[in-house]
Amino acid sequence: MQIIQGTTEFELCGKSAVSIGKFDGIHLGHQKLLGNILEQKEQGQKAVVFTFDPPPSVLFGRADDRELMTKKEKRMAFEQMGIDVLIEFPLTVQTAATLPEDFIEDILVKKLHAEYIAAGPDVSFGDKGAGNYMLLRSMAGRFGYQVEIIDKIYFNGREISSTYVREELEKGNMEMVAKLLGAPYGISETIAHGNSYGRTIGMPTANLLPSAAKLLPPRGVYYSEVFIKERKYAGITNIGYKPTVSDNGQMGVETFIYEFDEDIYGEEMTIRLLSYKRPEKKFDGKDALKEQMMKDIEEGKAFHFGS
Ligand SMILES: Cc1cc2nc3c(=O)[nH]c(=O)nc-3n(C[C@H](O)[C@H](O)[C@H](O)COP(=O)(O)O)c2cc1C
Ligand SMILES: Nc1ncnc2c1ncn2[C@@H]1O[C@H](COP(=O)(O)OP(=O)(O)O)[C@@H](O)[C@H]1O
Repeated sequence: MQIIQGTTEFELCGKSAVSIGKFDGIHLGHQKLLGNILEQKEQGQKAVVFTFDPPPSVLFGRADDRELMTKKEKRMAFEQMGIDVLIEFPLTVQTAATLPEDFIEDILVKKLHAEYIAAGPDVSFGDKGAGNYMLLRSMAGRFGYQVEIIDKIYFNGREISSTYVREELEKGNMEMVAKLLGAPYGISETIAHGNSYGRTIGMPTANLLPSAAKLLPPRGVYYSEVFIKERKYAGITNIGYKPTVSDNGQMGVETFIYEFDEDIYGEEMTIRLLSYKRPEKKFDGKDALKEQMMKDIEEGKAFHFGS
């Protein structure tokens, strides 16, 4: 996958099928949109995802800048789906002020050679976000591209959106999050060193230190699945500050991996959170913590492998 970032000066070779959006979480609605542009590859078009970096809501301070997926996680997901080109278009006060008509002509037509554009009914681009699907349609004849406006998908009577996913994530409802995303909530990072206490009690935990931009569910223990070097394992994960043993307040994600015994410091790891078990607690000393962790790990065994 080609990634175009940090520049507004680019031009693709060949024709493209483009989808514009923020794609936070890449939920089922996003996947439907992306499926449409991926289908166009059979017609010889490149599948192109156009995103703004940072998103307009962040540039204009209307939203917090934490996201369901980090930039790195989105790149990995687009690559896996078969997207050919990802554009992380630098959004500044200047580029955001591009007239919507100029955005279509200069970017979609001249730089991307768009022949097909798929968007949701709420697509928005150009100065004050005034560019919408009607404008895309009205200029289609003149520039010879086709526009497809993709209907929203509903779950339990509510439109699937990043906001819906965030709300369920904040409740720790990982089963629901997985339904909206089409897969469990993932966290991908490099494995870091911790205090090396875990292994002394027979429960080593691989530590991830997610960026402050990554949205996390409530502090607590979760049953999880783990991906390291293309292999999948069962795991149990604690998300939080480890208040029993640490007072630095640093948010961490640490996972005991079942039936595993390797040194994996520095490796890339993805964990997916399947189900919330209990809140993180400050125990009265390490013995009480150890006892609870052993119980958690036993119960996790039953969750993953049956009892
Ligand atoms: C299943 C599980 C549950 C945990 N629950 C808690 C908890 O409730 N409170 C807490 O302070 N730490 C909790 N931890 C984190 C432990 O404190 C941590 O794994 C241990 O101190 C080892 O840390 P290290 O990787 O830095 O050596 C939990 C860890 C695991 C794997
Ligand atoms: N079953 C396992 N689950 C998690 N990590 C394991 C496991 N077996 C070996 N390891 C290794 O042990 C490390 C964690 O040990 P731990 O004592 O908790 O140290 P640290 O505090 O540095 O994370 C992991 O990063 C990994 O390299």
